[in-house]
Amino acid sequence: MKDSEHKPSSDPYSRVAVIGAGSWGTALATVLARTGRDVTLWARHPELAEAINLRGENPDYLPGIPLPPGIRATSVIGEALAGAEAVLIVTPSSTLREICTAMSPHIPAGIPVAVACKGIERGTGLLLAEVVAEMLPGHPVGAVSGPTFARETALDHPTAATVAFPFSYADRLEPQSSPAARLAVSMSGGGFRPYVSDDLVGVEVGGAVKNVIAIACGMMSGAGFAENTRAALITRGIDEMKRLAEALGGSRETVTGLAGAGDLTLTCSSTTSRNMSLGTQLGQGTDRADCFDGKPVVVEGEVNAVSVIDLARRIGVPMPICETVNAVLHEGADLQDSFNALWTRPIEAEPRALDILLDHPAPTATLGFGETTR
Ligand SMILES: NC(=O)C1=CN([C@@H]2O[C@H](COP(=O)(O)OP(=O)(O)OC[C@H]3O[C@@H](n4cnc5c(N)ncnc54)[C@H](OP(=O)(O)O)[C@@H]3O)[C@@H](O)[C@H]2O)C=CC1
Ligand SMILES: O=C(CO)COP(=O)(O)O
Repeated sequence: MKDSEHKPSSDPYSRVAVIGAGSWGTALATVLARTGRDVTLWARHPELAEAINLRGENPDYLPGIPLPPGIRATSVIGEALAGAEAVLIVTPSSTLREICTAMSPHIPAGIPVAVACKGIERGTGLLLAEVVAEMLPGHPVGAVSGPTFARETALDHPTAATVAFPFSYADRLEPQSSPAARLAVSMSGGGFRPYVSDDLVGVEVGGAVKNVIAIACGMMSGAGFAENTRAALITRGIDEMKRLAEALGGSRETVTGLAGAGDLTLTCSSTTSRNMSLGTQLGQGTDRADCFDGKPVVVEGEVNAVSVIDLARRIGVPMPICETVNAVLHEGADLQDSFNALWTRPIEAEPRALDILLDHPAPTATLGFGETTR
């Protein structure tokens, strides 16, 4: 046999299953199909799968955006996974275990699985890829994450994201054949530009924490504050991400990349973000039940404020902005009192790594909530 016959493949995956036909699952299916992949898209309800196949668009989640040929929707998970060479899971983070259980009897052995949802599992404190690795042993597990609003991605606006898998010894010898590189190549085309990373922890921490910080930005914006406040929250939010990533074995550099600072900037800058938007409505004084006109909307930062804070407390990582958001959302704390307390903490050094706490009485200023600040 010739040497070349032993070489692991570096070809793009020809057939990919996307599990979850919400806006982001549909957008990712669009990216993959546009670049020539055969895509099966799993929708929970048969009516939606039928509508997608019949109309060539997802009328519930991305109405008005024609889907490229090459996408076939199904509500039968075994059908979606049959023959798949790679799988993307794109359901809300809270449903991940349940989805893995449903996938387990049907997923071909050794097939790489990437999570494209963002969060940390409540209760266990596991990163989502760790949940998948536990539920689907024997599969390479990674993540796709970055600053990627679904609608813009589906419309092929220039968009960049990170594809992260831990690199095995074999992957280091043949990086082109690693699951990260093959999936990146499989998604690359049109306006979609993937980058490859082996720091899965850094990538996942960025995606989980940025949603919580975006709620903080929204709260302050809704309460009448403007650009200075947002820039401060984004910057200090990056610091919180760095500390958590590093404590979990990830790299601080990853946090300054697309899946950290990039996604945080996007999410904190636009009311297209559901997280920012929830914060804004709460900052304006809307009751939680009346936000989004009372409609159920996936707001990962709301669910994940609890899991981020549980994990951070357990491993001793200070995350004061996330603590504030969690206190307001889940512990009945008053929004204005909580942000006053956040802003008047004792003065610290920047960067926090210096661990200097000035021996100076905490400032006593009261933030001007309700005043016209724009
Ligand atoms: N939208 C975006 O721009 C981006 C989203 N993400 C992430 O993608 C993930 C999915 O979000 P997104 O697509 O936006 O959500 P959407 O609100 O667009 O859609 C929600 C999806 O979740 C499904 N769903 C709800 N409950 C369950 C359940 N119990 N079991 C299985 N499926 C369920 C819905 O199915 P059904 O229709 O049957 O209710 C639907 O497919 C989130 O983690 C989000 O943070 C990441 C990057 C960008
Ligand atoms: O993750 C996202 C963009 O990268 C989507 O953000 P929202 O869930 O806040 O809408």
